Amino acid sequence: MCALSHSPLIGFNRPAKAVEERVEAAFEHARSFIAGFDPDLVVLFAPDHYNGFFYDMMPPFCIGTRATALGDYETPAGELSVAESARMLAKDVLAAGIDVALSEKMYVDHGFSQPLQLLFGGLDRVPVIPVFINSVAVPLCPVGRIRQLGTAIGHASAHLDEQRVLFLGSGGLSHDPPVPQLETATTEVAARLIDGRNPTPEERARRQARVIASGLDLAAGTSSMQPINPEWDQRFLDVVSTGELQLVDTWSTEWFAGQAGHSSHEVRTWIAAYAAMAARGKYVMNYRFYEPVPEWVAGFAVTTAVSADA
Ligand SMILES: O=C(O)/C=C/c1cccc(O)c1O
Ligand SMILES: [Fe+2]
Repeated sequence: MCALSHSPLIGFNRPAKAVEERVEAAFEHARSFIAGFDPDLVVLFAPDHYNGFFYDMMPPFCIGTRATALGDYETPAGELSVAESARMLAKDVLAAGIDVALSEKMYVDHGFSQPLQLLFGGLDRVPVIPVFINSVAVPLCPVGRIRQLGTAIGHASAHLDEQRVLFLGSGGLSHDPPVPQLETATTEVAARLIDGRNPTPEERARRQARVIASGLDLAAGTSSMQPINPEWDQRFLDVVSTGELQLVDTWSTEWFAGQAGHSSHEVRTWIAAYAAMAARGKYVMNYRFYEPVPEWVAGFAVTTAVSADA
């Protein structure tokens, strides 16, 4: 498996050259690790940021049987190559008692498209089962439920025809980008959180400019956003590295936001991916990269793991 952060600010805000080189080396490790595994299926766990999922119908998690990337922040737009087996996986996960939503017309944003572009060179280069995990629109389900979702998906993946399944998590770690909260939003912003599909190019440009500026402010030390929390990030990486995933069951939604920013819930995608991996047997994390990158508003991590008996 591979789990990595995403940030739509990559390519827009430039951290120091040495930082960019270290992150690129981590991406290169992930690319060669994945190429060496040569997956015939990728189960991609990722969030959305009020681009594909809104409060008019906000599931805790959703498996896409068809999915289209919207192309925000100049990420690729277009159809993902969703595997036929997505439907079979959803059926098994439901039978396991996890009430996952299903979408035959799922829209996804940079959370999904950036890892596909960075690791595979495009949206349609590998068969994928996209699994949306709500990581922004509170109230969120208990994080232990996400571990159960990942476990069910891991077990179900063993019954698919595909033999080399890569679990891929996208998001985190600690970060608090200016993503609005419904509880504190103005009427106009709340309307966008409820059903803000198809923003005008001007609306999307304004949002993009605001987030780009927030990264520059964070890097300059002039931001009011919650700072990146490297200590919290390293402790999280320790938990997924040791495989003691049941520890997450005691973590409350409020604890995440207080410690590591509202968008730190994106690590739910990591928890699901690692739980899926653990469901297939003991694993060993064989690569761990971490670097706080304020310009990108992210405690930025890249990890890979293999079966212990690989
Ligand atoms: O939704 C946005 O416009 C920005 C999202 C963002 C910014 C920084 C780090 C991330 O993980 C994001 O998703
Ligand atoms: Fe994100």
